[in-house]
Amino acid sequence: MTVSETSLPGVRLIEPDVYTDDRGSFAELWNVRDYGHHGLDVTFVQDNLSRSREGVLRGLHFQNPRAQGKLISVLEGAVYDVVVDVRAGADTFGAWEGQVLSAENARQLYVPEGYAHGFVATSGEVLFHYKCTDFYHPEADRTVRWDDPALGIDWPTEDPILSEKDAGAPALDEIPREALRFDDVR
Ligand SMILES: Cc1cn([C@H]2C[C@H](O)[C@@H](COP(=O)(O)OP(=O)(O)O[C@H]3O[C@H](C)C(=O)[C@H](O)[C@H]3O)O2)c(=O)[nH]c1=O
Repeated sequence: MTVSETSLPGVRLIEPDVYTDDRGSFAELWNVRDYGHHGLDVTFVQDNLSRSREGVLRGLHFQNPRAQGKLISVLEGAVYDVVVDVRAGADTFGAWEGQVLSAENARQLYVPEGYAHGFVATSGEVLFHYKCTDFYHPEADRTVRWDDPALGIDWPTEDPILSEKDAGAPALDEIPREALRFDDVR
């Protein structure tokens, strides 16, 4: 496996070893020993799986308090995955990183606590799996507008399919400062 840093601190792109033969392929999606050797010494407590049709955009979401780190894998289809640094005071506050993740390229993304996250399904039906370092706390669930002009995210779509919650999300500069302080992040 290879693990590479990105432009955002702690956000890592992972390329697991994929073993192919005439039956198909095999890959390990999580291994506490090997991922730990690459600095991903984290404990996951919840796995999520969402299914999205092409054009669906989910995000941008984060939890605070009870911020979640996420290990993302795309099991079917392809997405453009976006992470935004929402840690007040961070040098890269408001900076974003986009990655194409697909069943084909088998790439994973690790998103630490303190980042907003979202993706748009770009090809066919998408099965999106992610492991989380804390439980879902709906009262701590927060959203940032996917098309916040101040973020300038270069999404591959201009007219995504959104949930009501995401369609009404605030811009980053409309979110109270205290909601962007991640004091409980270990
Ligand atoms: C996130 C979550 C949701 N739910 C329930 C709550 C709703 O009844 C239903 C759909 O929730 P929501 O519309 O928030 O799902 P997504 O839009 O896929 O949210 C996710 O989208 C982006 C990509 C993320 O990175 C977040 O982890 C997560 O917020 O599932 C749960 O029961 N447990 C959970 O952990």
